[in-house]
Amino acid sequence: MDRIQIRGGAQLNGVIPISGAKNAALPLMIASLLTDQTLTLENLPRLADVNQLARILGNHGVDYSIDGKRAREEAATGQTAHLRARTIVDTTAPYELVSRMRASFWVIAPLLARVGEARVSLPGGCAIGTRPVDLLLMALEKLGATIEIDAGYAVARAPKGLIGGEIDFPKVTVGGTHIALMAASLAHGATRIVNAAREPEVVDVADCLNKMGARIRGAGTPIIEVVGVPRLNGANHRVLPDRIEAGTYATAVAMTGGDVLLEGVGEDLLETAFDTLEQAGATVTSDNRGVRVRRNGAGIQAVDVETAPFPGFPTDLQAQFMALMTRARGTSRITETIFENRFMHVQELARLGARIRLDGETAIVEGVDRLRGAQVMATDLRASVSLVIAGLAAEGETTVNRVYHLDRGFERLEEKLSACGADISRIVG
Ligand SMILES: CC(=O)N[C@H]1[C@@H](OP(=O)(O)OP(=O)(O)OC[C@H]2O[C@@H](n3ccc(=O)[nH]c3=O)[C@H](O)[C@@H]2O)O[C@H](CO)[C@@H](O)[C@@H]1O
Ligand SMILES: C=C(OP(=O)(O)O)C(=O)O
Repeated sequence: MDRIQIRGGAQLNGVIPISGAKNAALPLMIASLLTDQTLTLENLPRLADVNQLARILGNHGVDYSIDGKRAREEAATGQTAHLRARTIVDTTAPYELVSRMRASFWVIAPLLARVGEARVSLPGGCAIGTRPVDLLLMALEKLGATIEIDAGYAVARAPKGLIGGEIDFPKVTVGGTHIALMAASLAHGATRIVNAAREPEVVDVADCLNKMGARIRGAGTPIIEVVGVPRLNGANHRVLPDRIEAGTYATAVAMTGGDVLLEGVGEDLLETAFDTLEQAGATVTSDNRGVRVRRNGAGIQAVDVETAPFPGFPTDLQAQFMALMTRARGTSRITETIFENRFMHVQELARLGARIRLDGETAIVEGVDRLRGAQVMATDLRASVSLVIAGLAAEGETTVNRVYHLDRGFERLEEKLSACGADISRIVG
């Protein structure tokens, strides 16, 4: 298993190109199941999750091909993939595939909408919480599907097609909003999605569906209206930049000090997180090339944060921000309101000398003068990268084990950081 080795202490200076967003790429790829024509996705990140989803979609009948590009060109522009599901050859998404990646459960919506049935393994819990799918199934039922749970599978049927309706989510759910959009796009009649997720990735999916011929209005607001159409076409769509990747590197710069341009991302994608980093002592400015993050001289200030759906502080940056707060002057309170168990990084940060106490859904982080390198490992994606951020500021050597979590969501992480001066490398093994 690969490991990442870091020798802490270097500042970060330079340019980091921001890749396409994992959390937009995955639902966009799944949307290819809605049409028998080709969906072309540009700026697709090169990630383990993207490869795994391509395999899952292949099982349903999607032909998946990637344009050959030179490595340098691909690093700058991402991959271009063509996805075509001429026919759906299998409506079952088996346990072995779905259990490895939660978002693959979302295939249930386009399969149901296009061919009237789907049998998809329940994804189960994961390291950050139980993550039920009750609201996703509720949304499909509101559009006329019947759902039963059989031997660990959600079996959804709508033999006469889905029918538009009102889906009122009692809680904001990103996945629920994605699948409601996909299902409603091919339903008979109009659908209103109330308390919809407003995440930029939802807007990106809605934009792509509209290019495919869907009639969606209001994405990015709490109420989305969809008028169903009989069929969707192919389209060409560029995946939006990864705001979580950008926020992660911004936090790393706040941690080490230095001056980095996050190329290709806009401040609007991440206002709350950038504001929070400014309160912590970083300077954030933007121009037409991207967002520039600097911290010179001044120490890190303690700031309290509470995660919330967009436009609030993202749960996917909570671990990284906690790593930053381990070196702050004073005590910060970090409250996780989205996932009940997203504190797996706490005990690992402690190995590096962090002082963190848990009180229910709040972590109380008492800043320390120094962290010291150690062997660490994490059980989820963002927790792993929080350990990289801590390692960049720790004295001596830090080894992050179980790098496959990082490879799910960060493209060429060690290359991007070492190009800015970090002493970081991958040990393949
Ligand atoms: C691939 C992808 O885009 N993943 C993101 C997506 O996950 P995902 O779409 O799985 O997260 P949701 O927004 O659905 O989850 C939000 C909350 O709703 C709960 N819930 C959700 C569905 C349901 O049927 N019942 C239910 O109770 C969840 O347990 C959680 O407490 O949004 C999360 C919240 O921003 C991010 O952390 C993930 O990175
Ligand atoms: C939790 C995440 O992803 P997923 O929903 O795919 O597990 C994430 O991207 O931080």
